[in-house]
Amino acid sequence: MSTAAAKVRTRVVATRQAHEDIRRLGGRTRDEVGDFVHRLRADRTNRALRVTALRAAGDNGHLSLATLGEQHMALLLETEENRFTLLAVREGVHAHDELTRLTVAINTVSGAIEVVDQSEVSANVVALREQPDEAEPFPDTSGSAQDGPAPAAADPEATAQGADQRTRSLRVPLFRSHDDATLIGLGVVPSVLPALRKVTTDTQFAALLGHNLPELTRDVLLALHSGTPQEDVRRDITLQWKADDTDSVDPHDWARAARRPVSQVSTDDDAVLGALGESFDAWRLFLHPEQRRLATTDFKGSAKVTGGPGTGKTVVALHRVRHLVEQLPPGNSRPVLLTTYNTNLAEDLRHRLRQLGGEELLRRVDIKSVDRLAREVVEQAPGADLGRPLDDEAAMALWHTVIAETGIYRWDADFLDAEFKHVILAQGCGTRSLYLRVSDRRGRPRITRPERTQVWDLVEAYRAHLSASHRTTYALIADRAAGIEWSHAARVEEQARYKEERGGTDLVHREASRGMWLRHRYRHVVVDEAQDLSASHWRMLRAMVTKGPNDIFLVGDAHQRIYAHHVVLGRLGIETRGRAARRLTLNYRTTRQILRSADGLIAGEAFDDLDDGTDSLKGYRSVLTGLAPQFWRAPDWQTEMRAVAALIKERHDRHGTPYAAMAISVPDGTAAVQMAGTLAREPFRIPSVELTKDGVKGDQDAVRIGTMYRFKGLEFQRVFLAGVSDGRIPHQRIEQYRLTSPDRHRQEEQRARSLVFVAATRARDELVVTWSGRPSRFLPGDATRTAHNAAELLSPEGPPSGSAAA
Ligand SMILES: Nc1ncnc2c1ncn2[C@@H]1O[C@H](COP(=O)(O)OP(=O)(O)OP(=O)(O)O)[C@@H](O)[C@H]1O
Repeated sequence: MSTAAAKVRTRVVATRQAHEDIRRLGGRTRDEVGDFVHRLRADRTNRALRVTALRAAGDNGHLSLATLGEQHMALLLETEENRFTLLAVREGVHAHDELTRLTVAINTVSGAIEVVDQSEVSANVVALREQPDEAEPFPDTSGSAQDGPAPAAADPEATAQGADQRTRSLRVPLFRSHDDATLIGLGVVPSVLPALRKVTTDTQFAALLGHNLPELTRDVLLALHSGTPQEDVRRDITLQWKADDTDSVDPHDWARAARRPVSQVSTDDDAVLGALGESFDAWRLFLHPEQRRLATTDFKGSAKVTGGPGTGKTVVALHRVRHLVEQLPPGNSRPVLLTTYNTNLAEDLRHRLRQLGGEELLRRVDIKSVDRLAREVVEQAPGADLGRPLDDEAAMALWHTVIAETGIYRWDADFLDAEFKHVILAQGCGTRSLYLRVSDRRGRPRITRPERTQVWDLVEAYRAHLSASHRTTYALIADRAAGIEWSHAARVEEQARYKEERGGTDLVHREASRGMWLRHRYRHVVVDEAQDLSASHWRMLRAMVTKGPNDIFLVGDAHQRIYAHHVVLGRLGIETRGRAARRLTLNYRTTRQILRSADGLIAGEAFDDLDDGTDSLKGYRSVLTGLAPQFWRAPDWQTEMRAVAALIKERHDRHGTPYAAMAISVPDGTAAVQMAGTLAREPFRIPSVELTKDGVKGDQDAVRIGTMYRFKGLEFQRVFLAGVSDGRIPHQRIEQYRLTSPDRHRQEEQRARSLVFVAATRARDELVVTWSGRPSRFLPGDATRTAHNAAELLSPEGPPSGSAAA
């Protein structure tokens, strides 16, 4: 450091738009920006940095241009105390001109610093002015879900009508009913308005959104375009973005704007370098204001975050963990538990938490699946004699044995297993008489008292088999763990009372005599995929943490429930009322087109909010746009599998998609083996790996294949849902209940729909749905009409036009 100025710590942060620039430019951009940021922080007076002043910004800021390496330039804002904000990055010979003409302003709603290239945006929109909409990227919600490849044979009359409508729409600005003041008041950046006023077609609107616009502008415009009333947009979007630190944003105070979380994103500028250095995931730095609030708010007790797929619930949970750890006194223990449904997801959480806060953060957090946690609790208990747990298949086989031995054929294994888990264990029915009296059968079909007597006999036989063979099940382990933790919690509370009464005398002695520390296991518990935890899991978690501020923070989505555990958290001692129960609605993963098809899968079903209330996907939206899902029909399963292989090979060879970024869901284990075989054979020779409960072994570049259950919580660039045929999805066995047990039929149907919904919403860029024979009745009505013929894919001429990936 050569001067006094250089001794003041230089802070460099980047806006979301600058990050998006870097992501879009790809290649060497990241390295050049990273190198520049590094050198700027080390010594801002270094002349080799090639920073030139551009103009003043408001009362207390300066804009400069910086040359980065050989090919890039950046626009920088400098404010007091040596703080630099990276606003935009451009590449190539026009970089200087492009950056100089950017409009830079403080958004008067959010207080964020935003940039727009007015002339580029206008030029692109005007260029499309006289062209009619061909792709219809924003069909109305009642229309076809298909806006990708056109169906093979179009109806000439319909086409003529469509063209006519489109020609008419050319002359009418899409946003004519919203005046400038209203749009600005809702948060739209003013500099985009001249271009917006020229938008008369959906294609132009899509082109406008193709620019790296500020997130708030994009969100407001999409909502208005889809017909959301202004008041709803104001309430659901604008208010969420309102600057926290003031009632009215001063558009000249650039120093303050640069300090706001919405502008500078992370409070730690190392994070900027970290993000540039490693994988480039925006979620580590940029939280939506609502996500940020949830991650950092102090709650009086527990808090619950619900929201559709891809709304960043896991991201919030991870940031929450970091926030909780930051509040801890120094130490070496792990007082924060981060838990989820299975090992695979727990590993994913560990990986993402490491990305967020490195090993230092991981050191204070216990990360494991609920079943592993339950097992450890039981194993550590004095006199534990656990028995080896049966896997799900073996547990089911045991029910078959019990049915055959008792000769009671009235109930099938699925029913008995569910009754045992979701009623008997969930309600803590230790005796026949308790079971006979249970009134809360949420999510379960009704059965009479004599029928329950019969079920109880079967359950007793099942348990007898388990103990005779010294085996157990995961559900029983969780139940036992909950019991152990409850008695432990009772002792902790008893001690606390004693301490209060006696003022602490004799306490050390009492603790020592019990041979254990009398305190709760954790200070904070954070739960992901909450919708699939059982009542026993919740009882265990409730007892593991001291009741009080920020004790349990859970995120989940009943629309994605696939294990049929319907719990009412309030009745399990986890109260999340008022502001402690929040919903996220903005999807960051899936394009609008895919989302719309996926939503159709569960439309009309009723869902709970993990409590006594109901939940819906109201307001659920995505700011990403792309191709509509593709549908492929095949005459038989063999052709279907080969068609999937051909599509995957094409995506890999022509579009450069790594195999590991693609996943195929299949209806069952047998289909998984068959699919892997087809992929491996000539002419495809595609590597694949099975998605198991524990994830995939190794990190080889191989296509992931698994049943829909295995897709939970994950995401892939391209998802192929194979075998979506009548009788396979939903499985035809549920038809037997249609007349005999309508309740059960409805529940099985809902679960099957949720399963497809989960699998479909794992797709980031592309969703391909295939079937053989008749399509599943879950698919939209027009799937058959718009489907491509899979057999054509395998013809020597190659795939028909329109099958190409994005
Ligand atoms: N604020 C954000 N900015 C950018 N990307 C985000 C943001 N929040 C979430 N994402 C991205 O959105 C995707 C979905 O996030 P996440 O997995 O947290 O969602 P989720 O609600 O837990 O999803 P699901 O319920 O479907 O498992 C991820 O790719 C994540 O990186």
